[in-house]
Amino acid sequence: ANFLDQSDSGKAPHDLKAGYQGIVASPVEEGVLASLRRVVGWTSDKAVQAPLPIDKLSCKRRSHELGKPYRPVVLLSCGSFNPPTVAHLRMFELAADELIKGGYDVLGGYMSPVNDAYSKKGLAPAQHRVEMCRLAAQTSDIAMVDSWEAEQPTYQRTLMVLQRLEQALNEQPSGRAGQGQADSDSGGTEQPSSSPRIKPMLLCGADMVESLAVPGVWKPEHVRSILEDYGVVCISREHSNVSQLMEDRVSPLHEFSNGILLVENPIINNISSTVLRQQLAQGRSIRYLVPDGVIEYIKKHQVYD
Ligand SMILES: Nc1ncnc2c1ncn2[C@@H]1O[C@H](COP(=O)(O)OP(=O)(O)OP(=O)(O)O)[C@@H](O)[C@H]1O
Ligand SMILES: NC(=O)c1ccc[n+]([C@@H]2O[C@H](COP(=O)(O)O)[C@@H](O)[C@H]2O)c1
Repeated sequence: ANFLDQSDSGKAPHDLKAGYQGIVASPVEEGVLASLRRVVGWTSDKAVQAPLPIDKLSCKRRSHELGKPYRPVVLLSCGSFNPPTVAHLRMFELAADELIKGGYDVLGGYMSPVNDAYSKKGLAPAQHRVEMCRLAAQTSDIAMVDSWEAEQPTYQRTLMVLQRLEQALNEQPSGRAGQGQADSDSGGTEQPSSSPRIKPMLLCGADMVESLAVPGVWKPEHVRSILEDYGVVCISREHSNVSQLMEDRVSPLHEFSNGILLVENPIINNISSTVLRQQLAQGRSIRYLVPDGVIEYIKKHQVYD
């Protein structure tokens, strides 16, 4: 079965925001509400704590859908965001539409700018990229910024970022990522004291999904965990063909293809941060390709001068 078919347990909160306003919630609803009220970082000796913004997290499920399995997800987009573009923001819209169609409730999403230690050529300092993402996210109803990855003293692999987010949203990671049980394990039996796990899913462009199959770029056990324990929402991109890789029996994406949700972007675009930086270097306009607030920030702080 495709991961869209997996049935999670639990009943839906009517509206998490309503919950905050004091409407009486069932024990299951209370569990989700309690998870979201906690703004926590991952407690580890080495980790720098970074509060997780939760202001946009909300349950959009309507009362007529109650009774169906409740599958709350949060999207995580990892990348350079150098600078963030409207294409990055569109990914959240496209993914949310597709997941909602598949019966998921998309509570919200996060952009996680990569740590400076990633040392990609031309990478602006994380402090600027985090700030630019915050300005870009102001234009989104879904996206927020998780600065945990950027604030760590060392580079963090994407699986760690997913695990940390899961930890911050729930009590402990599920599946092979932690000691808890996978969210599909309770077979639909309602357990009054437990709440549905909020599942982070990795939101990527097709080029990033293709890189999962490139030997040496990702640890094989990380690819497995990302696809099996979390799942990837893949937005189509020019020059990428993920479905071909999923069909190719020798590709690692074949074995775990159930963990990939392909989303066709009907308005395909070739916006990339690299091309926008090139435009800036030539003194050209990037207006309408990047939110205005980000353009002002770039000018004010001479980020790419
Ligand atoms: N136009 C686009 N269509 C689909 N996915 C995109 C698009 N632009 C970026 N992405 C995706 O957004 C995520 C973060 O992108 P990131 O900032 O690292 O890359 P990028 O825009 O390709 O930047 P760069 O050009 O600097 O490599 C990645 O998963 C990438 O595939
Ligand atoms: N092994 C890994 O976890 C791994 C490998 C390659 C890229 N990534 C992530 O992919 C994102 C995009 O990277 P690129 O900009 O290099 O395509 C970054 O957030 C980076 O951390 C992770």
